[in-house]
Amino acid sequence: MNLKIAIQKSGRLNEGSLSLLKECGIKIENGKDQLLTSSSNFPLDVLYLRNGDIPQYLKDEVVDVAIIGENTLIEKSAEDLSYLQLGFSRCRFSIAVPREVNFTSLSDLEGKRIATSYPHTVREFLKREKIKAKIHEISGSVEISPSIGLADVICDIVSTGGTLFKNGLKEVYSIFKFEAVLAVNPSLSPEKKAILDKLIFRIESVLRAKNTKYIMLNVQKDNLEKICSLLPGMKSPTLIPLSDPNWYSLHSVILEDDFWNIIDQLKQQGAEDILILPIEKILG
Ligand SMILES: Nc1ncnc2c1ncn2[C@@H]1O[C@H](COP(=O)(O)OP(=O)(O)OP(=O)(O)O)[C@@H](O)[C@H]1O
Ligand SMILES: O=P(O)(O)OC[C@H]1O[C@H](OP(=O)(O)OP(=O)(O)O)[C@H](O)[C@@H]1O
Ligand SMILES: [Mg+2]
Repeated sequence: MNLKIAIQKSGRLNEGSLSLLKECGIKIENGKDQLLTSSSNFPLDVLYLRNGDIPQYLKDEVVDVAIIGENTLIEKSAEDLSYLQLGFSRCRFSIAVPREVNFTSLSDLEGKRIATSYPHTVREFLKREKIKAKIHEISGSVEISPSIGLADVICDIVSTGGTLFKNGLKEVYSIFKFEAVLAVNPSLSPEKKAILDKLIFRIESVLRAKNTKYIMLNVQKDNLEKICSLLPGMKSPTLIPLSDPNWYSLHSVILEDDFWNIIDQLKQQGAEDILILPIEKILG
């Protein structure tokens, strides 16, 4: 028996989804126009679908898991499904107005026409904020709607802000932050649950490694203690004596963000020849 995973057929999530599965060591033939394939080395069937259809397939148990944007789950009222954040396709769901418009607070939305591809999400937001506005649903190119007189305001996905800028708009309020997630159908058989656990173990190993670096540096005996306290590692740092009895090579792992915070302290405390290397997987 295979676990059925839905991924986007084409579009912004397709590449990230396929490369995550590849990094998990799962081989998939991605024949063009072949909408259902099986992995040759993992019990997984891959269904290539349109994003908007995936939440319903999850609810109907046609697929067991899916790689999808949180925004689509919320829009299709499927946010109750449990999910694991995957760390790619990060974006905001934001309100934007023409650059020359003075927008000071959410109450400025009162009575306005809002263009969006996410009408349910916007409606829920307006309800929560007790704002009355008219929602105009369009399926794409939302940023064009103010300039053609279709709407006063838009509500859409923003990442770099480039599309807003090119269309004379400015982001004035961010409602949500979203990213790609692995959404899971809650009623899996024990056999499928066992496959899912293996898949999640692999995904978590890949994600943990992405944010973590392997650090190697040389340090003199007298400075060892201070350097070790800066680099506690997974258990404790590895120490390898160099042929010069006064020197050691210290190896450890470190979160990339932490590294940039402590680099100056490492140098001050006498760390030399610092090497930072990528880690492919961290098996928990
Ligand atoms: N500019 C962006 N930056 C980062 N992530 C984005 C961006 N735009 C969209 N996304 C994320 O990628 C997902 C897929 O977007 P895409 O535009 O490829 O497909 P779609 O139009 O939502 O769906 P369909 O598969 O039905 O065509 C979105 O649901 C969102 O989670
Ligand atoms: O802030 P940016 O980096 O410019 O990205 C934002 C744009 O990306 C998405 O559209 P997409 O390109 O996916 O087009 P679509 O409307 O055809 O889905 C989104 O709907 C915005 O238009
Ligand atoms: Mg899009």
